Amino acid sequence: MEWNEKVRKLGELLMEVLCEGLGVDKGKLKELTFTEGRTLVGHYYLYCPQPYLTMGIASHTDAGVLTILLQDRTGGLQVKYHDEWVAVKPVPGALVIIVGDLLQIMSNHGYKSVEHRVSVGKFFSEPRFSIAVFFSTIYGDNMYGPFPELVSQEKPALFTHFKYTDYIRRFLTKELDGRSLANYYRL
Ligand SMILES: O=C(O)CCC(=O)C(=O)O
Ligand SMILES: [Fe+2]
Repeated sequence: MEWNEKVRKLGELLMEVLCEGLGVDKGKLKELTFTEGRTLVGHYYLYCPQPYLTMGIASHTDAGVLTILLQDRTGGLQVKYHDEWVAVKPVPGALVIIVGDLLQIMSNHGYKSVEHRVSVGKFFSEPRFSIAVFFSTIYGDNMYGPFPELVSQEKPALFTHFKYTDYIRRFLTKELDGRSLANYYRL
């Protein structure tokens, strides 16, 4: 419960900063309920005695606005940067913040979701544990798309609007193929 409240507060602060970075009202993401639509997922990656046969989590981008991730000291999380996989080394007491596809879309590509994966097998001889909190909306029937403030003649909308439930259904039924969900909604 305490973790839930602390993560909510951190999520709210991050959203304010991200809104300021975009030049939109700092309460905008909160107003759209993105601090309330939280899902907590615990991952437990078993140690595999044949490491070359295991992965962890295949390459993907997260669908929501952002993800706050706590990883243990095992490591294995990697992000794609300029077509190369870069290790996100565990730092004691640090959290990993991941920008999701929905933020990429609403920011009209102001922020870009990050491709990431977990590669445990090759490196480690013990299980790995992580806790992710995904931030998304609680209003599935609402329409989402680029913020109108970020669309102009000079910077046209790069994505269409869509109903959130359709969007998330697409995410849950597609393979983890590394492709951002934002690609489906490009104009
Ligand atoms: O276990 C991790 O470090 C990452 C998990 C993840 O990427 C996810 O749940 O979307
Ligand atoms: Fe993820």
